[in-house]
Order: sequence, then structure tokens, then C-alpha cells
Amino acid sequence: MTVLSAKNITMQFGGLTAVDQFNLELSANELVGLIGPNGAGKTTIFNMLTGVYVPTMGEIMLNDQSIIKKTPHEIVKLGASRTFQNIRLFKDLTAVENVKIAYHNFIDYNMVQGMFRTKKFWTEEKKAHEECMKLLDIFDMGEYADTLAKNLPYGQQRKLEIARALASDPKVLMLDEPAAGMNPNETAELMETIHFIRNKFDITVLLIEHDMKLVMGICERIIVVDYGKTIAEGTPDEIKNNPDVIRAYLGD
Ligand SMILES: Nc1ncnc2c1ncn2[C@@H]1O[C@H](COP(=O)(O)OP(=O)(O)OP(=O)(O)O)[C@@H](O)[C@H]1O
Repeated sequence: MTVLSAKNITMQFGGLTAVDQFNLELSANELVGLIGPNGAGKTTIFNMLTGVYVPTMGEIMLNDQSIIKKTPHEIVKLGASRTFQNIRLFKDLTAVENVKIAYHNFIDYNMVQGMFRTKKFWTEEKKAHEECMKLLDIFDMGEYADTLAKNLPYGQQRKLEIARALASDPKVLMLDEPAAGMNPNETAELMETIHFIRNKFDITVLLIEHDMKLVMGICERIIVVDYGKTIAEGTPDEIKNNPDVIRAYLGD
């Protein structure tokens, strides 16, 4: 079953075509890598899929519903969440508060209940706290729950971003270079965790990553873009030996 699809999406910035008629079909529970050299258009594709940019042309469907012109917030509510290449946490909130903000989008009480601190409010608050702590525990971050985001080590901040993206209960999770700046051990551990959460939450994961080896290790399918176009698509083995991919990465 297709959960997210893009048809001929194109993004032009003035005279520059950053993404040119890109197509995508993500099935339920797939773990797919989106790779390509610097400036290939990967982040622009993510920005279109998540409502940050409205494509110049093309259609995007999330669970059979068009999400063209929907806001990023609406798209999160419809089931697709993401992380950013540059960490975007609320630096002066604690780890668990960061996760709770995303979780609260889905919480079942209204403003009046919140203002007057009704019993339902407290019941839901307790549940929110427990669910958010469970998410932190998945990333081995329980001990950092009350640490301000800005005081977390860098690798933990990256993990917290993913935990926060999961708190909105997505069907599709898009990760923009989740291991950027991590050391090899942290990276290996994160890749295992991404595999684990895909299975545990039964979600589809689309992952941008620079490190080819790393993507090859966990993705079942890889899409390679260069100059805004798909130049190859296939299993890690197919991609590894594709002459167009080798040329794009190594140059002529
Ligand atoms: N807001 C923008 N305005 C103008 N040009 C842009 C904008 N965003 C991206 N571009 C250009 O679009 C092209 C694709 O950029 P994009 O950031 O999507 O590539 P990328 O594959 O994510 O690169 P990297 O791996 O370096 O992050 C680049 O030429 C970039 O300079």
C-alpha cells in the first residue's frame, strides 16, 4: 500500500530548477534512502513533501489525500513528520518538554480543561508524560529527561529530534541527515535504532544521508538524485554498482 507519493514534483528558485519532475512512491513500512551529492536537491524534496515549500508543479499524496498547499503543521497532523539537517529543538526546554510539545498536538483535552486544570487535564498530562518518557527510553535518553536541550551532548540532541518527531504518531517519518556530526559509534547505534523504530511503530522511513555506506547498511531501497533528477533507484547492491551513481559521486 502506498502511503506517500509524489508525481512530477518540481521546484524552481528563480532561474534554478532545484528539483525537476521528481517521482516517489513509499509503501507502508519501507525504509528508503534518498542520497545524492551536495546540492542535488534532497532537502528541497523533503521541504516539498513536508509543506515547507509549495512545488512549482506536481502532486503529492499522503494516504490518498493531496497535501499540496497544506501547511507543515497540517501535514504533521495528517501523519508525516520530519527532522531537520540543522537541529531545531527548543533549546531552553528540557528533553521531555521538547517531546511533549509534539505530543500535545494529539492530546485529548480542550483549552478550557487546560485552563481550569480539570481531572481530565491531569489524567491526560500524566499519560503524556509517561508516553514521552517511553519515547526517550527507546533512545536511551531517560536519564536526560530533565536536562535542558541546549545542555545535551550533540548526539543526544539529534536523537531527541527523532523522539520528538515520533511523538506526533506519524505514519511516515522523514529524517534529514540524522547522523550528521555523529561519531562512527553513535552513527552505528543510531542506524540500529532507526531500524528498530521502523518495526516497533510500523512506520515508513525516508532518510537523507550523505554517508553511502551507512545508507547501504539499513535501507531496503535507495533513490539517488543528482541535479534535481532521479538518476538511479534500487536495492543497495544495485545502487553500489550503478555506473551513473559512481559517476555522480566521484565525478568523471
Ligand atoms: N531557498 C532556496 N533558494 C534558492 N536556491 C535554493 C534554495 N534552497 C535550495 N536551493 C538550491 O537548490 C539546489 C538543491 O539544494 P538542496 O539543499 O535541496 O540540495 P541537497 O541535496 O539537500 O544538498 P546538501 O546535501 O548539500 O544538503 C542547490 O543548488 C541549492 O543551492
